[in-house]
Amino acid sequence: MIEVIGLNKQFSNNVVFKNYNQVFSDQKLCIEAPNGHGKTTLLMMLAGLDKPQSGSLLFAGRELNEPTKTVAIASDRITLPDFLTAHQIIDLSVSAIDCPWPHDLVKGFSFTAFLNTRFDALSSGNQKKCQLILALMRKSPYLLLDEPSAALDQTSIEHLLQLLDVYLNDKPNGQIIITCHEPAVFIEHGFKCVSL
Ligand SMILES: Nc1ncnc2c1ncn2[C@@H]1O[C@H](COP(=O)(O)OP(=O)(O)OP(=O)(O)O)[C@@H](O)[C@H]1O
Repeated sequence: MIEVIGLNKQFSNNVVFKNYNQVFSDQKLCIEAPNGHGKTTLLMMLAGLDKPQSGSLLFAGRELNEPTKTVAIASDRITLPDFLTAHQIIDLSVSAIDCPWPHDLVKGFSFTAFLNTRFDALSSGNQKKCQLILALMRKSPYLLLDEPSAALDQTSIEHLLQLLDVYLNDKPNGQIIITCHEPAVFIEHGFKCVSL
């Protein structure tokens, strides 16, 4: 369970969260809100990649000292070293977190042919696949996916849904939180929608 308590976040004069409180208790959740309401910003803070001005973010009742060890995120907001190839970027992550090379994910997303393409030369759908591979390979108990189906082709969306169907099987206390403007397919796969 993730609890957000008294969250305040603003970018200069733009107040995005003002004393925001929320409990995310379902294991598979889809956060819905109009553009610009702070979905990505919230995911970035939950992943420890952005800081609130004040407030608490509790995972199973406690704050995380090192969120990147238990929370994996895929988001366009995260800037990758786009002068590297996808293969090189995946290599860097594999070394950093000491996990096996994600052969099955690469094959499952039909990404093999694009491994030697520089990230900045990948199509938006293939950039999204690379982000998803980088997040999914961590096998973290908390998985945050920011608009995971955006730009993906139908076959890849179906593959993603199959992966998410079983993702939590070995993570009884885990959670998957996504943001999505077209949640119908995720609802069919057990996601519960919650407004921001
Ligand atoms: N790094 C930043 N610097 C300044 N303002 C930012 C920054 N990141 C986000 N914002 C602002 O914070 C607000 C929330 O943005 P955010 O991207 O979190 O919304 P969102 O709900 O994810 O939107 P969308 O549905 O369009 O993806 C917006 O007003 C945005 O302009």
